[in-house]
Amino acid sequence: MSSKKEINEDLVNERRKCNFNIQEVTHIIDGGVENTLQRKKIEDVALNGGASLDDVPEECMNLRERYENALRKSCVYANILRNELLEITGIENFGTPVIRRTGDAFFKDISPFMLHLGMFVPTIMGQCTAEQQGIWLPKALDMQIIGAYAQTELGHGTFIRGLETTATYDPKTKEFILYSPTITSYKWWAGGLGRTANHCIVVAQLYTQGKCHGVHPFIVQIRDLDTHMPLPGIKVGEIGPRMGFNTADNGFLGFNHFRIPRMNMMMKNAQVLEDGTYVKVARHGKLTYGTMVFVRVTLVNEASFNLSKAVTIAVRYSAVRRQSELRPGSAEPQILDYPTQQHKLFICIATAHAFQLTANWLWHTFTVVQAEMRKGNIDTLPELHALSSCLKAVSTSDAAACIEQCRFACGGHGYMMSSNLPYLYSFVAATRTYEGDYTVLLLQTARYLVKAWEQAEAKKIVTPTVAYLNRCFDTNEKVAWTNSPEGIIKSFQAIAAGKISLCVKNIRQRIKTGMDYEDAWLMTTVQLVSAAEAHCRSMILDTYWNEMQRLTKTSSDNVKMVLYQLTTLYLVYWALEKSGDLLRYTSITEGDIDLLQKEYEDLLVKIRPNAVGLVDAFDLRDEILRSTLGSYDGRVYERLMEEVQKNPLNKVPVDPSFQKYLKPFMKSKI
Ligand SMILES: CCCCCCCCCCCCCCCCCCC/C=C/C(=O)SCCNC(=O)CCNC(=O)[C@H](O)C(C)(C)COP(=O)(O)OP(=O)(O)OC[C@H]1O[C@@H](n2cnc3c(N)ncnc32)[C@H](O)[C@@H]1OP(=O)(O)O
Ligand SMILES: Cc1cc2nc3c(=O)[nH]c(=O)nc-3n(C[C@H](O)[C@H](O)[C@H](O)COP(=O)(O)OP(=O)(O)OC[C@H]3O[C@@H](n4cnc5c(N)ncnc54)[C@H](O)[C@@H]3O)c2cc1C
Repeated sequence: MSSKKEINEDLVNERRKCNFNIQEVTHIIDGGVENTLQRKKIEDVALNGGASLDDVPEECMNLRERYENALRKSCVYANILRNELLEITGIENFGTPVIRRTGDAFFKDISPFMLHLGMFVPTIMGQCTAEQQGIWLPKALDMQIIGAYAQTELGHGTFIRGLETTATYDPKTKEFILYSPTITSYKWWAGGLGRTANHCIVVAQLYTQGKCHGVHPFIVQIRDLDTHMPLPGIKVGEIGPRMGFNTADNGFLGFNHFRIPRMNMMMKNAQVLEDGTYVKVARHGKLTYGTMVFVRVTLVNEASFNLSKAVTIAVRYSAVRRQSELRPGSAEPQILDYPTQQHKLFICIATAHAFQLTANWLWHTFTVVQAEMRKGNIDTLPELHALSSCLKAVSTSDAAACIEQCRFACGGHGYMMSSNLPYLYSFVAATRTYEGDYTVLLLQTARYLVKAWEQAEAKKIVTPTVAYLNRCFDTNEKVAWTNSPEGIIKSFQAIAAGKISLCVKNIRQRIKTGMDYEDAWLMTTVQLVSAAEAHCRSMILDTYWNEMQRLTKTSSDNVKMVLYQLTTLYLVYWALEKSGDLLRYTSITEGDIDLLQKEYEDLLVKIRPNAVGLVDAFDLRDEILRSTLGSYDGRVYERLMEEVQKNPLNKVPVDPSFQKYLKPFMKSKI
């Protein structure tokens, strides 16, 4: 066991073994040297006071204490944010992922301000007119008002058109009347709504001049700004303990004929004039869903970041942990030396890279589409919706699975809250559901793919992300298998094309048997989800491979080599995972699959000496990792012991409940 200041010897050796320049890889992950410098500057400012650390671990507090503590820290952090960090990032970049990531040094669970910054402010930016932004945005950015995003109801989350809350325009008073007509119409789940927010965005069915115009967003004050009491006509509270997000005060909200001024309707995409006339401004009916698209795009980044945390913890721990003996009497190996452990972990490093590069590419696509829309061109929105839907679904789902694998890799200690792995898992598991459930979003992408297939069939040129359909369309034969990165990507495109083609065929056959289109679609949804997933995987593989090639063009040889090994590992891993599909849609043989397996195992051996270097390259400060198992110095056992001292149960040698229950119980007769 090392002394307090020392770095664990095994980690020292691992770092000595590493044969590439770690900083170079950090710059690639950050998207350039400038970004690394900016990130470090933000971290230095934000974490300067070390205000993040709790005397008692969050998990040892009761619900109320946890909330109060999270709110205390949120105020500390928000002060740093508005007083110092905004100056560094500029107001237009206040939502930078670095700020969000730095926040993790303060919160193991989640800040009650997260939804204010993550959805309330972006919705004002995206759904308000310039005049409305002038009113709300400065107050929101300065946090004079704190908001939530209340869309989901007790009865409906996925099906937004089915929401029941109504906003009925009254031209006499020039107000909207908000009403919750049923128990299922109560808003449910909104983060920050239960205890913290005094305002929220409410998505409601708009009625004017006796007609319903569908769901629209409204900005609503729900609490008095001085007393914080709910305003008359508002029923609001916390929904109760959940698997994670326990400090986010997710809330419920009901309206009893609650009135708001006409101008509180967010009017960028549609307006209600003073006399009650409804005017549609937007050229696309789904622009009111804009905040969700934005958050889906950012969630791919979240998936990568949280996974990079989990795998840093698990790889460092695996270098420190020794277990079993390979031969009788031999020294216990580091568990990282077991190929099965490498199999669990190296794919997680590669996945974090794949998602980071895909997230950067998606963000770029998002900004291009936004710029086009500002010019009045909405043609690229459907493709962005299809892309962001499937990438959000697959990245959050894979990240959750990988984080759970990191926990498995840490054995019993991984189950400790102090490892931070359970927190990471519960956070990312929620991302698979919120902002659009996994299956539901893949089915959105499937709609797009089926249409694209029909276009390809009609010999029309399809959009770039589905361009492979034009190429694959005429191929009746299986695609020729070649074992190369490009060959694997091409094969995945063939799988996606084959699956989409089959879906279209099955829908048409079902219609021929007398089904209507909706039923034929419904009966094909299992295959449609699989087709959308295949399409998404082909895109991630393609993006990861091509972006890594581009980004390492000027890198040193060893960096090129290790990143090539990692990218190849990812491609080969997925080829093996989907070998059934490859056998069906390409000319791959059993012998080829054996070769792939061998190549995969060889790659594990090659990557092994650089494993700790690769996770060090994520450059995650200990304050952000917040893990007894994953700190840079590898003092795993000391930290676990230190954490025990902080446990309130250990404050007294005999628990008072002994006298109360245990002693009388032991003395009682059977
Ligand atoms: C001190 C503080 C420290 C912290 C520091 C923080 C700093 C920075 C912050 C950054 C934070 C980043 C992280 C963010 C974390 C945020 C946490 C979020 C918590 C969760 C929030 C929520 O969950 S909010 C609620 C989300 N709800 C959903 O997502 C619902 C899902 N359902 C839907 O989206 C839709 O109902 C639907 C798409 C499934 C169906 O809609 P609808 O029935 O209307 O459509 P159709 O199926 O009929 O389709 C019609 C047609 O429209 C197309 N379409 C659908 N949606 C869109 C769209 N969005 N855009 C474009 N087009 C769309 C669809 O494809 C169809 O097209 P066709 O051509 O007809 O096929
Ligand atoms: C931690 C957390 C935070 C959240 N924060 C917010 C927030 O701040 N604001 C807010 O408004 N909401 C929030 N939500 C709500 C969230 O957006 C919804 O829970 C989510 O969109 C899923 O909707 P649902 O709960 O209605 O699930 P359901 O739609 O009821 O899904 C249940 C099951 O039915 C399936 N299903 C549903 N529809 C279909 C379909 N058409 N085809 C096939 N299968 C289908 C789904 O795949 C799923 O398996 C939050 C949720 C969580 C968990």
